[in-house]
Amino acid sequence: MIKAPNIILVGPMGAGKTTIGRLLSQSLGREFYDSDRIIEENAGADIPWIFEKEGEDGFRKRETHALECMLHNQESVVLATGGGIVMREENRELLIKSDALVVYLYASVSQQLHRTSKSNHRPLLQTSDPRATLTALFKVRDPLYREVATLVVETDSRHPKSVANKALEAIKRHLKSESKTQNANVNG
Ligand SMILES: Nc1ncnc2c1ncn2[C@@H]1O[C@H](COP(=O)(O)OP(=O)(O)OP(=O)(O)O)[C@@H](O)[C@H]1O
Ligand SMILES: O=C(O)C1=C[C@@H](O)[C@@H](O)[C@H](O)C1
Ligand SMILES: [Mg+2]
Repeated sequence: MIKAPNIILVGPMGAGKTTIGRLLSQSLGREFYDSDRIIEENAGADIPWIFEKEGEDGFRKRETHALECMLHNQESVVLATGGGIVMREENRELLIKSDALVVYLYASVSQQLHRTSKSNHRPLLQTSDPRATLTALFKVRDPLYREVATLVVETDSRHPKSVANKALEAIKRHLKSESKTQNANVNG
């Protein structure tokens, strides 16, 4: 039997990857994973601790390992990634070469700022000017999210449930059009 593709969510901090990923997994009846949680479980420590002791580079190595493990998983899952997963070329290649359906959850910098302001668990945002940090990260990362994405879903001014429904519709449409193309190829 052909395995349904993994669904992998990418996008900036505060785009809602964890929130929307969980909702999508419930709708699809699939297991939900979050690379940030996998990294924390494997390390037995939280992300701020990993950044402090191993630096961002140490964290990124752990992130690549978590992504590789998830892509080798036998079951079809929904995976929320960390906002910086696209920073390593190795990760981008893994995402592009996999048969996963990669969804870029787009959020404006203002929304990212608003949604991340209640938590101090993101080491990269512990700066004097988080808006400037998010703006600089977005400039570098937005083209990289687009490079790996199969679909882009806008999340501004939308309730999480509405974003999840919109993503689900886009995923179903994409899978339907892909299966039509495959049938056309098989039938000549
Ligand atoms: N569409 C939305 N509308 C309003 N609030 C949202 C929406 N999506 C997520 N949120 C809220 O924004 C916050 C951040 O969301 P979440 O943790 O899912 O982001 P993330 O993309 O996983 O970030 P990170 O890259 O840091 O893991 C949460 O408090 C969540 O409830
Ligand atoms: O955008 C980023 O680089 C990060 C996002 C979070 O999900 C975590 O992966 C970590 O805080 C780094
Ligand atoms: Mg998250």
